[in-house]
Amino acid sequence: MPTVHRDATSAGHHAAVTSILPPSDAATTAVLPPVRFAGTDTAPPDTAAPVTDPLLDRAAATTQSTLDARRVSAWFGTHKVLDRVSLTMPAGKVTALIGPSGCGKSTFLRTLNRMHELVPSAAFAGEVLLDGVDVYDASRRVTEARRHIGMVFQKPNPFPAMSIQDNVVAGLGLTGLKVGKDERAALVESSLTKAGLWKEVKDRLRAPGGGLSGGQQQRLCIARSLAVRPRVLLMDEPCSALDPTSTRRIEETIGELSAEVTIVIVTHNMQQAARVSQQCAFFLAEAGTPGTIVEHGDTEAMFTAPRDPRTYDYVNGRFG
Ligand SMILES: Nc1ncnc2c1ncn2[C@@H]1O[C@H](COP(=O)(O)OP(=O)(O)OP(=O)(O)O)[C@@H](O)[C@H]1O
Repeated sequence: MPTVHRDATSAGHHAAVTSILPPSDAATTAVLPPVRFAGTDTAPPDTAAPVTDPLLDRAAATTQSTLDARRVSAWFGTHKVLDRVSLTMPAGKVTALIGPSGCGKSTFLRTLNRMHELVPSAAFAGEVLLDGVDVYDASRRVTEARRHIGMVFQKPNPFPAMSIQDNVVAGLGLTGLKVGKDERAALVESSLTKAGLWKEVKDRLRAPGGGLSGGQQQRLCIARSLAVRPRVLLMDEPCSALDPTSTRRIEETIGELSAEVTIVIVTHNMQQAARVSQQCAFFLAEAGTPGTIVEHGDTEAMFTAPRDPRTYDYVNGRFG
């Protein structure tokens, strides 16, 4: 059963104390006994009647959101892979997460919208604030987090037999959003336009999504994420399975989207990080220790004048 661990400052939000602390935790962080992931037992079931969602109110009032990770630790079983990582991902900016393989970038990304807890052995400690609201708060539903904080994966994953237009709106049902027929057509068009795919597919919206090229499929997945109107878009190496032309197209799309959606992208490609991001965070897990952020800040400064010699070595391709 996945567990959430809380430090003393945040434990007050949570109720049930149920399971066992990973052994490594006691030595490395000051924590209270753990509670389960809020979505599994203390939050209202996702099928229940709608509850007030403060994030929705904020969504109406603003077009940009700030995501604030505070002292995030993560485990798989007893293996601690992140240790008290804090990072503010500001509204309207693209934040790139860089670092060698295995340092915890993807895990960190997946803690931000509670995807981490899908792994049965996973555990978590810390807070993730979306415009000041903790997505792990016991009163919040897990689907809220995933609706407001969308995700695009390494490998494009459209439903191959489903039409392009149905792929775009496939997330609506899962998040409980309902739209009428006219609104649905407008949403398909606007989402595909934002994802930079509309012109290429507008005459074949009923064709299967699986018939598109890899790069088009990835933009279809971006359109699917955008259709639920997320505040933040997480992208886990979204171009690693794509050719250079498709990669450039996705990078252009990221640039266009960043005006309205806060973007966090994991990338191994330093040129890509330099091209698409305004802020960068360098993760490292040295000698079997859990991943931490060595340095973060303005992307240009990180690449031209890093403060830490390890950052210098990494961005200059000397390791990783
Ligand atoms: N589902 C899982 N079960 C157990 N351990 C996992 C799981 N996913 C990741 N890990 C471990 O967590 C650590 C961090 O992995 P993670 O994928 O977050 O790193 P990363 O920096 O994103 O790596 P990469 O750049 O290679 O994708 C690694 O030691 C990895 O083996």
